[in-house]
Amino acid sequence: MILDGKEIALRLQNEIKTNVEELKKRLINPALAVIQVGEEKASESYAKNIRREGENLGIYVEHHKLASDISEEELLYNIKNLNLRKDIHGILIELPLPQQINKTKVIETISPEKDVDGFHPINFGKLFEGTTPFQPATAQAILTAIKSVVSIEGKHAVVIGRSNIVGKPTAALLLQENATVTICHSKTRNLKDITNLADILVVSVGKPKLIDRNYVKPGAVVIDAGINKIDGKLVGDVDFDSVKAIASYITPVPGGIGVLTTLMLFRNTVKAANLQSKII
Ligand SMILES: Nc1nc(=O)c2c([nH]1)NC[C@@H]1CN(c3ccc(C(=O)N[C@@H](CCC(=O)O)C(=O)O)cc3)C=[N+]21
Repeated sequence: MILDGKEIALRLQNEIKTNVEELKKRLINPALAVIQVGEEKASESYAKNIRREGENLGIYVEHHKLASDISEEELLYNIKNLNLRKDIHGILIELPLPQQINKTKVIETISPEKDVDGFHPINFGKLFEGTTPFQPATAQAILTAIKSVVSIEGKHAVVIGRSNIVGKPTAALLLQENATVTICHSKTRNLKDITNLADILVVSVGKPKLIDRNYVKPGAVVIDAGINKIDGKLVGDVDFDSVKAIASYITPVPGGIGVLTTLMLFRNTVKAANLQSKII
């Protein structure tokens, strides 16, 4: 069966809209700044969806689109400026960043209170501790999609991809939900043997059609978190038609994890606005 992100999205949109109304009654306008450097495809897609969804939810989105040859110094200056602004509650820096920029330094410059991606080392550490206020959006989206169809406790979850954006945080959340977690990556041997043990298979590597039915145990839940563009069309990492026949559930691209990711980002933004407006 197809695990439709748009259905879960409706519930989340209502929940967020209620929280936004409550904030606005207290004269707080929740606001997110998105910094995009260059025009990488997946980042472009995310920025587009963030702007559209921000309008729908009544959350202010300030899109800073910067040239790919920007200096590190200038980028850091922009971030520090956003850190100081009381009217901005969340800051998202689209990754990847160009060569000349030190990604670690950039992420460490974001104020942890505004780090709605949850990538600052303080929040990333707390993620593994189970205490972060900002769980990374894609990982939250993946967990929510899985929980909408199966229970996680005791299941074998295999995550393909070990990025800081998706693979690692997703593995952390699955572990927290008492799954047995295996993380696979480009150096993994006998990938197929491992993925065939998975009750839950999460794929996030950026390779179209990497996973076909030969990698999937019959009845498994397959989550495709890949965002690739082929001939101007958005596709995931899973060969959808091949896997659909054997999986119990599979998320489509587009219309799956991406849709939910954007909403989780706004949920974190609302949370940031609430935390920043607390007086005691
Ligand atoms: N700091 C950072 N955090 C991220 O989470 C992050 C990032 N950088 N860089 C780029 C990737 C990519 N990503 C997407 C999320 C949602 C959609 C999305 O909403 N996609 C829609 C379709 C949009 C369309 O049609 O263009 C869908 O899948 O249905 C796309 C891409 C988050 N990323």
